[in-house]
Amino acid sequence: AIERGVKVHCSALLKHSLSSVSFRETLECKYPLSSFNLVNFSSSPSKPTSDVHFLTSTNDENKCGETDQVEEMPEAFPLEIQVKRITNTAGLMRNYILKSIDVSVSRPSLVTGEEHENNMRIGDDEEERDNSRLCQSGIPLTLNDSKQQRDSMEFCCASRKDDLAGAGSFIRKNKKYGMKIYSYEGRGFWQEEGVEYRHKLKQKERWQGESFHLLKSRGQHLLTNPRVLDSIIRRAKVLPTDTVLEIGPGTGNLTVRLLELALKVIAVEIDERMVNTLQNRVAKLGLEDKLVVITGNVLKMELPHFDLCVSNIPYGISSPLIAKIFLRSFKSCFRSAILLLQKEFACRLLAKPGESDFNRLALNVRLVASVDFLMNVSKKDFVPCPKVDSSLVQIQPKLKIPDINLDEWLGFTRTCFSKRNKTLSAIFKQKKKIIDLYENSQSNIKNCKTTENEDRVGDYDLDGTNESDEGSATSLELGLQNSTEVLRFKEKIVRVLKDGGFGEKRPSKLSNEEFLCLLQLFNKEGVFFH
Ligand SMILES: C[S@@+](CC[C@H](N)C(=O)[O-])C[C@H]1O[C@@H](n2cnc3c(N)ncnc32)[C@H](O)[C@@H]1O
Repeated sequence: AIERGVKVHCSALLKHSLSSVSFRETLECKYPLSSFNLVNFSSSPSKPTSDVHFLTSTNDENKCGETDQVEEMPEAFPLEIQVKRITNTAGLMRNYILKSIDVSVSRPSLVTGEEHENNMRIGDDEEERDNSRLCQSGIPLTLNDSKQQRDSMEFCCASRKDDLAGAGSFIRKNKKYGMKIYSYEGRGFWQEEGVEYRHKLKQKERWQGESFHLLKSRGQHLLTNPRVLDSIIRRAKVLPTDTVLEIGPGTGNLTVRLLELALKVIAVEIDERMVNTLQNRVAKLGLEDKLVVITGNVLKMELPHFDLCVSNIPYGISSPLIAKIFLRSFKSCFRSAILLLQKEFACRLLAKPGESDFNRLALNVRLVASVDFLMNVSKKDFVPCPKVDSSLVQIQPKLKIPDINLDEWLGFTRTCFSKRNKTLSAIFKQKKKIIDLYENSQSNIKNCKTTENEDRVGDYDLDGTNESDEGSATSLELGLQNSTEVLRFKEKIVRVLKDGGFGEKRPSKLSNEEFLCLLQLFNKEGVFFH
C-alpha cells in the first residue's frame, strides 16, 4: 500500500436470518490482487525489491480448520483460515515479520440450511449460484481490490448447528475482464468443475513451509496449476522404463509427477535452495530413490543419457538449451523433449517456410528434429506471474539426419539469414561476405568435415540473425579486394545461385530441402561456410 498505493479492503459480512452485521477494515497490500498468489499482507523492513518475489506460503499458513488441527491447504495460499470453536469465530489470519492480519467474525449460533446471499460483487451467473448453494449458511469473508474491483478473494465456511465445516476459497476475476476462478483445493474445498478433492496432490504440491525469493534472473516462475501440470505429464507419455531429464525442476511441481511414472528422473538445477526444497519434498513422498539431482548450470555440463526430457525451462536459455539438447545429442537417441517455452519463442520454432516469422532457429531445429505444438499455458498459471504466456511443444529428433557437417550448416544458414527478406543474390553480393567466404573456403577446402561437434556445441548460435554487414574483416581484406581470385570466387557464387535457380529466392521462403540442395551446390564448387 505504501509503495504502490494499492489498498485492500478486507470486509467481513455476517449474515444471519434477518439481522446482518458487517465489518470493514483497511489493510495494506504490496501487490495488486491480480498477482494474489504473491500478495504479502505486510510491510516488512526487508521489503522485496522489484526483481525478487516472495513465496508467501509458510507452514503456518498451510493450516485451516480447527486451530489445533492442520489440514490440507494449497500452496501459496496467503492467509491462514482459522475456525475457532471455543470463541465461535471464523477468520483469516496472516503473520509475517512482526505484522499480522487477523480478521474474524463470530459464527452464527444457529444456522439451518437456508441459502445465504453470498457477498459477491461480481456478476451472478450459474457457476456463482452453484457455489453459493455450496456454501449455504456460510460466513463469507471477502477481500477485494478496492481500486479496480477486478479481483477478489472469497472465503466461505459453512456453518451448521453444532459444527463449522466445509470451507471454500477462490479468487475470482471480474467477468468484464474475463471471468476466472482460481480454486484452492483441500479438505472442505471444492473445485469449480466439480473435480474430486485431491489431498494427495496437494500434499505433493506443498513445499513444506520453505519460503525464499524467486529470482527473475534465473527464470524462476513456478508452474503451480495442478491441472496444467497434469496435462503436461499426460502429453509427455512417460513410460515406466523411462529415464526422464528435467531441466530446472524448481520446487518440484513437475518432478513429483514425473517420479510417479518414470523409472528415474535426472533433475538439473542451478539454484541450491531449489535443490534442497526439491530433495526434502521428494524424500517426504518416499520417492528419493528414483531421483538424481545434478546441481549446476545445464549449459555448462555434459548431458546425461535420457529417454525423454520434460521441462519447464528458464526462458532466458531457450535457444542455447535447444541447441545443446538437439545438436549435442545430434546422433544420440532419445524419444522426445516436451518443453514449456515462451509463447513467442515457440511460435518462431514452429514457423514454416513462407510464414511471416519463419527464421533461422526454426530452420536449424527442423534439420534435426520435428516440432509440434501441444498446448498454450496462461501466464496466470505461474508463480510469480510472468509477463508472457507460454506454449508447450514437443520436439522429436529425426531418425534420419542429413549427413552434413553441422558447423558448415550453421555457418551457411547464418549467412543466408543475414538479410532474411533480401534475395540470396543480394545477400551474396556483399563484399565482406565474399571475402570471408573466400577465406573460409580456402582454409577448409580440405577439411570440410570435422569431428568437433561435441566440443563446440555450446557455441552454436541457432537463432541469431546477424543482420549486420560486418564480416570478420581481416588484414587480407584490402589486399584481396581487387584480386582476380576473389573476383572469380564471386562469379562462382553468382553462377551457383543462378544455375540452381536460387538467385531471386528469399531465405524466409526456402524449405530445409532447398537449403540443403544449395549448400551441396556451393560445396561442390569449393565454397564452404566454416
Ligand atoms: C521456470 S522455473 C521452472 C521450475 C519448475 N520446473 C516448475 O515448473 O515449477 C526454471 C528453473 O530453472 C532453474 N534454472 C535457471 N537457469 C538454469 C540453468 N542454467 N541450469 C539449470 N537450472 C536453471 C531455476 O532455478 C528454476 O528453478
